[in-house]
Amino acid sequence: MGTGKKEKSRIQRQGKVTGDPKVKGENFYRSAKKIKALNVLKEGKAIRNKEGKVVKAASYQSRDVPTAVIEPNRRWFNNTRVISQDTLTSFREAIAEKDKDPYSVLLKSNKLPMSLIRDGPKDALKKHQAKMTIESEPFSQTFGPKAQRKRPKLSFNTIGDLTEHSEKSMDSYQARLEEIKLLSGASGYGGGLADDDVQEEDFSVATAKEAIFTKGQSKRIWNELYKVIDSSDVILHVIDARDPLGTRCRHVEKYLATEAPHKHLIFVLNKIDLVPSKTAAAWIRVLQKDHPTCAMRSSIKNPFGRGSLIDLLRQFSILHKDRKQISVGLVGYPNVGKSSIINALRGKAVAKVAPIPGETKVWQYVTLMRRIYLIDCPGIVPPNQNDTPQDLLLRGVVRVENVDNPEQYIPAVLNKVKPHHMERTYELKGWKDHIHFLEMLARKGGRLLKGGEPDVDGVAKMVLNDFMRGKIPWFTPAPEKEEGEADTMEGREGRYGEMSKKRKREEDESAPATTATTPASAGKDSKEDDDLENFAGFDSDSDSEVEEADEEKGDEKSTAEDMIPLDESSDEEEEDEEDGSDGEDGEEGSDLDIEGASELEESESEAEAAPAPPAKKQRRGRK
Ligand SMILES: Nc1nc2c(ncn2[C@@H]2O[C@H](COP(=O)(O)OP(=O)(O)OP(=O)(O)O)[C@@H](O)[C@H]2O)c(=O)[nH]1
Repeated sequence: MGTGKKEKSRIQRQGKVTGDPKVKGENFYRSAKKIKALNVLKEGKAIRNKEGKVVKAASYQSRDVPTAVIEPNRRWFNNTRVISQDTLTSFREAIAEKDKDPYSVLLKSNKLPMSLIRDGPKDALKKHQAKMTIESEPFSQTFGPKAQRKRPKLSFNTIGDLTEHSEKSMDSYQARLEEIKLLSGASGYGGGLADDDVQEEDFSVATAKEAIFTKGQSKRIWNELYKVIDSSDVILHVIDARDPLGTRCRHVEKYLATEAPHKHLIFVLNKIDLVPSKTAAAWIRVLQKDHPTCAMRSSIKNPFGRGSLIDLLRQFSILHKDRKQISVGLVGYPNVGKSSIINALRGKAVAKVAPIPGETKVWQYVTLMRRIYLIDCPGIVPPNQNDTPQDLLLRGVVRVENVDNPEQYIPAVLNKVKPHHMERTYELKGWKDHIHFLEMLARKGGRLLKGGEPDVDGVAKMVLNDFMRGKIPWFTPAPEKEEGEADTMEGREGRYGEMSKKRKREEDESAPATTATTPASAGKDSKEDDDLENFAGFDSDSDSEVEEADEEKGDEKSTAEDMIPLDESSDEEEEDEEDGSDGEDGEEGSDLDIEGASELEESESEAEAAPAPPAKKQRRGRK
């Protein structure tokens, strides 16, 4: 409150204020800064002597730390844990075991001391040693003017040791290459490659490949893959049952293990109708050591493994209850049947399917049910120096019509396919070599060029197409069974890849009374192991059905319209979908307890009988 002119004009304006002039709600206390300034004034100045030197500093100038005692509090020690070495070891082993088991999921792993398993004691020691090396040789001693460079630590003391080591590593590299070749079926049925051939291949230097053999390796395709991986919670890695090792992308597996270990990877062994049950079972056994494996036959009308896969995805969606929805990405080599699996799961043609590789160009979203979205990815081919054009072609990565001199790949086809299957498919006999075979086939089919010359190129392309599309029976035999392994797909309580009950029954009826009913033993009375004639799936019906699906692609104009953006799925539809497959039993556990839920196969048959999801308003897919 003042006096003067200003106050008068204020009183005129606001009227006379009586009592406390402080306005409510306004901060009229002194600030800390102001208090400090006032204290400086209040506590006086420094005392100086005659010369003007400070004899006693003012309190605000003092540098003495005031004596204070911090009150001890037992909460300081609350987070400390003491654990004995034995307990730590057993804890580490228990978690490592769980972590390794592909059929169990570690929830909230970021709350567990995962570094205890990931960096084992040996890694920790190595890290420590590396650190110590730097510490024991500081920069100044190593590079500075006073450098006392220590002798480098070499694993070899003499040049002889180095030579011996490089020879040894070359030997082991060759052995590994040979093993891979054998496993990927290069030895084939037609007598296998001659030893010289194998040797030649091993020592061959990688040459530049034709442009068409780099399909699926472009930056654009890999960007699509990483987009799919980034957006997915569950990755379905689709593998062709005829060549599981060839179509397995270890690069993707490694990437997921290192960069995104929280994403769930599942193998889907597709096209099992094209291999004998025994072989499919054996491959499932091999694959499920690393990740959960499902077997599929992707057909819209008569799928196999659909119910199991849907149930598995439901379990994952329950596992991630906190999310609004989970996305499931399908990745794998071109033409392995990713889009066909989406169609089989949806029960109608929503994604474009074609018997040629590279049909899917960009990633696309499809709604499976309200809480589960599927993402189709273009086929990818991990670049590998050891993959020859022939390997890539036979894996179905390349469009046959673009291949030059297709007849050069026919020996490899004849090598992979049993001669009697070739004879039976083309009703031909007694060819001397691949050119003779092609000429005989051209003459038989009347495929002649001008002047009556057989159209070897055209026929070779036809044979290659037949090989890839499953008209010629072939498959890669599974590695030998290890001792103590179950002989059936029921290795894990018959969960994944188990034969449908209907098919089992059919086999039971057709088999002699003594024949076991399991898929693997279904072929036990056969004379030759892994013979295609002994499996139920390879019949003309199954082929024609898949072809029918191929033919349907002509009617699939609605493909793009069937892609639904994330926020467009209606609740109504979801309810219908949920009712559609009756797999509720397996959903109770919060984690993926594969061993405990034996209802998958039952729910599969129920899911098979379920009506296809109703048509709904569809929009252009998210790209
Ligand atoms: N016999 C058989 N054929 C199948 C199966 N699944 C897919 N196919 C056929 O395999 C071919 C390729 O199928 P797609 O679904 O187009 O394969 P994709 O992996 O999406 O191929 P890209 O578009 O190149 O990535 C088609 O001719 C399908 O009919 C199956 O389970 N059994």
